[in-house]
Amino acid sequence: MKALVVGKGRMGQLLSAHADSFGMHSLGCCDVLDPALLLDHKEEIDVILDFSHPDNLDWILDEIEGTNIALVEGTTALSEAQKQRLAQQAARQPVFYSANYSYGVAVFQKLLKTITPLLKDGFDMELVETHHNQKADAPSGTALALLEAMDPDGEFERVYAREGVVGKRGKEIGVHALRGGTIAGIHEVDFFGEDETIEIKHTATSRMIFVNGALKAARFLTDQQPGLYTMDDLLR
Ligand SMILES: NC(=O)C1=CN([C@@H]2O[C@H](COP(=O)(O)OP(=O)(O)OC[C@H]3O[C@@H](n4cnc5c(N)ncnc54)[C@H](OP(=O)(O)O)[C@@H]3O)[C@@H](O)[C@H]2O)C=CC1
Ligand SMILES: O=C(O)C1=N[C@H](C(=O)O)C[C@H](O)C1
Repeated sequence: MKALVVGKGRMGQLLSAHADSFGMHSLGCCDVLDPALLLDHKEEIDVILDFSHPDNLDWILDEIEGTNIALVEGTTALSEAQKQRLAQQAARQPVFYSANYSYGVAVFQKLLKTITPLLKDGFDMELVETHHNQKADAPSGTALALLEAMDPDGEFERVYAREGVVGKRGKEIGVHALRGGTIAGIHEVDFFGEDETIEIKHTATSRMIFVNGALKAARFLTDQQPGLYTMDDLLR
């Protein structure tokens, strides 16, 4: 099974280096500014893993149109139009999308879907995410996915950080992004009630949890029909 990685950064290099431990041969890393690997090897690529920048996605989707190449998409801060295009492409070839390929975060998301309906009326909800000082986007893609799990119908206003005389808390979910050092990713959701607090926190101590999850998703796609797959499909 031959894989091509889009993105030559922290994730791209790790994915390419560890592909063989999932029975894949990596052809290497490329991007829209250096497209030779994709253009030269299109006939032999089974799967593309994209962990780069939203500016690469339209190019990737144009190039895989009409081929049998599966796509594992991991880049965050995609536009709504790009997410729709991913879903459309999934009608023609297998596509996997997740803002976070860690198993623990997939379980965290499921847990929030279960407990938020029980807490949302009596508890104030706040979300804090922390990442390394090189991260380009805020809030993180994971934070946005956790918000979606907590409040799929947009019942609560999203309040991004607070400053000034903001007044009493309303029907809102506060969202806060901390940046510093080499933190691989921390996501915490707090439910503040009267005289009690529930805190749920996931800490990534290494990027390998994302790498292993994404490579597992790539291997999973090889046996799949066209469709849009998510981490729910990998939960045991
Ligand atoms: N789904 C998941 O589980 C995870 C997702 N991610 C996401 O993966 C993505 C990459 O993360 P990471 O590897 O840490 O980032 P890096 O900054 O290390 O790498 C980003 C890559 O994208 C390229 N790039 C940057 N800007 C552009 C642009 N405008 N057009 C084309 N290419 C560009 C960079 O090239 P150059 O260096 O030349 O600028 C580099 O190759 C992010 O969106 C991140 O949020 C990260 C971890 C886990
Ligand atoms: O950029 C990162 O580093 C990460 N990005 C993803 C996100 O935006 O949620 C996943 C993980 O938290 C690391």
